[in-house]
Amino acid sequence: MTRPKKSLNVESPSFTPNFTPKPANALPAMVKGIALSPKSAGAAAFTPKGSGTVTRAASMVGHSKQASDDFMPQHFFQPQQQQQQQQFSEFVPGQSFVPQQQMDSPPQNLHPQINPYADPFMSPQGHMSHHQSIPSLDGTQQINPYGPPAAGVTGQQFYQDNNSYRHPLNYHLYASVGPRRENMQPYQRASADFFIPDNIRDDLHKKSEAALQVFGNSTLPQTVEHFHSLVALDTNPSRTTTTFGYPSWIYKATSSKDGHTYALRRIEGFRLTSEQAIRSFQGWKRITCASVVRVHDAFTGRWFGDSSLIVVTDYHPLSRTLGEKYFPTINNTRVGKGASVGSAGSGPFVQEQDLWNYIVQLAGALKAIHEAGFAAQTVSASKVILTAKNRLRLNGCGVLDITQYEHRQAGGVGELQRNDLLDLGRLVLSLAARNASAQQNVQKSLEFIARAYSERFRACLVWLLNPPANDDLVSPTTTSEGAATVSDYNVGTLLTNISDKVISVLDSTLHYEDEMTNNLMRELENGRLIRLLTKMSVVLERPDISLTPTGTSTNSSSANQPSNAWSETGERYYLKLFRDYVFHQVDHEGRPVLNLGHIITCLNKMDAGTEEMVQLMSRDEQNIMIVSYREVKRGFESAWAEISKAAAGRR
Ligand SMILES: Nc1ncnc2c1ncn2[C@@H]1O[C@H](COP(=O)(O)OP(=O)(O)OP(=O)(O)O)[C@@H](O)[C@H]1O
Repeated sequence: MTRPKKSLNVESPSFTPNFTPKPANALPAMVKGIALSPKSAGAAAFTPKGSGTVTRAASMVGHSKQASDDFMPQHFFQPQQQQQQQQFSEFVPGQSFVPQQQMDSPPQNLHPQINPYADPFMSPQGHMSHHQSIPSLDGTQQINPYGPPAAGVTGQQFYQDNNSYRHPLNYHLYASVGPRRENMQPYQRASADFFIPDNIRDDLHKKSEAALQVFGNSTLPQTVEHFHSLVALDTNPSRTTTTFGYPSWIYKATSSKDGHTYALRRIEGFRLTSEQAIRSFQGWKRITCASVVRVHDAFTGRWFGDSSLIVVTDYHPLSRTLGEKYFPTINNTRVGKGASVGSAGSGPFVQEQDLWNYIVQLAGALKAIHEAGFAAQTVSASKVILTAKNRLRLNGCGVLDITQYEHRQAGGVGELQRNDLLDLGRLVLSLAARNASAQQNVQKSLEFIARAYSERFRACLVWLLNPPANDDLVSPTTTSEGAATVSDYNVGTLLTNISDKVISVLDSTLHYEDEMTNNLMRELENGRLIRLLTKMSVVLERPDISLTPTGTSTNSSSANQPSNAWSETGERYYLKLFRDYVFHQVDHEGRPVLNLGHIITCLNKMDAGTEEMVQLMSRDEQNIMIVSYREVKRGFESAWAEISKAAAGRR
């Protein structure tokens, strides 16, 4: 096989880049016989062995030099190494570098409109045809890794049963487990500090996995209207008819209209008698309160073999009802609405602060609903879901407005709205008394909670649990036992009287938002670093891009050969050494040094282009270069710009 003539080899005339430093000692064999000391002539040739490996001098073939201790990180130099260095004249910027003003001027051989930050992956030519094969080194065609799987090839060598293999989400692999170093200085960072906290990442992974979960052999209908991939969310398989007067089921489903996941609540056996019922329901769609599960649509049909009402709402993965959280061992469907099970004090203790938080959130939900002219009617432990820690949402809204439409027309909404407040009082009472049936003996339950909670809290519950029977006026914050007037017994009065609690909930929400923004900032930095790493990977040791601007390869067989620019004589050699310095450091015994702090610091300095100098050494320890991060950055950018230019030339 005839080797193609390279654009730059030892036979080539001297080449002086006008924008990157050209170290005399570091590029010893640019021109045959020039700048090659007798010692370095006998040096081991630099032979890259793929990415990510530190090649020991001893393992190279045909070396005249004895095995050395590999290249050392800067701070690991020992006196004997320093002695060895002194035999070589160090490469010092300013002596052999091209003049500063020349370095500062942009590379003249680059196309002026090339944007080094442009995204070449988005270019039409950047997308290789799926059916295209890549010529391999030996000239034969090899499999395109991005193409469709070829029959009998892809995957089978990795997994015995390729069809049944399922990729689990390996979120556990990211967890940084303790013990952590206690004796760190304030300026020191652990690896976990560079990423969002493990618990948040773990939580988000689990939620996205839950949202994507499907069951292949489900007996549920394939589609319901334009929804498909139904998954049952009910944790209780019994056909209870508690909340809505009909058995109700809830499913996760994907909309074929927008691809989003929704929760479908099915009211089994419901027959729609009045179109008006569905029409009046439309007002629920306009309620966009953060504490109400948003309602999207309602329709009836026979997809399940019976006549069912389907109400479409937002889906909140891995949510739990308050009943499931606080009264898990009992059938909690009527907790807060006349449950008859559970014993006093059997549930977990809930902090008063958390209970105020719940009251504020649910009062906010009721305010939005009441102002829209509706009543929630679902303030019970089975219809309030926790979508995150202490984050409540009122669920099941609007269903009773359809199923009990005629009945509702007779009575006014005001009565139902007052019932919402009473239900709120019952729900909070059951949580505070740690007893699902606390409302059956309100007096005793209030005495019980007076021991653990403040008088203010108890008085608020008293006010909620005493809806007005006449015009006796009692303020919700007064400590006397009694009821408010009809005009005062509303959610507005409640919120006014607990405004200090509303403010403290707002304050903690703002703190939480700050924390989340802070977490996002960490990922922002990681996003920048991954872009930098991507650029480096695209650039480093790339096969020769001998493309003319018109898009025709000058020599197709050279396409997979490493460019001469990366050889010891090439103008990009120091970029490769920089990669070794950042990622492939070894200690004095040749063991890899894994120091994330070093890697991130170097990448940040390179990204910022600081003037700080860095000492790079070839793997055979024959060449040492001292360059600044600024020069390294410029070298990478010009290499990137060249590749961008070649990619743009294919358009
Ligand atoms: N919008 C939703 N998104 C995600 N999960 C939900 C949603 N609504 C309810 N769930 C979950 O579905 C399960 C059943 O909810 P549901 O409202 O049917 O309660 P239930 O206890 O079965 O009450 P009922 O007997 O009245 O049906 C609960 O675990 C709840 O967290």
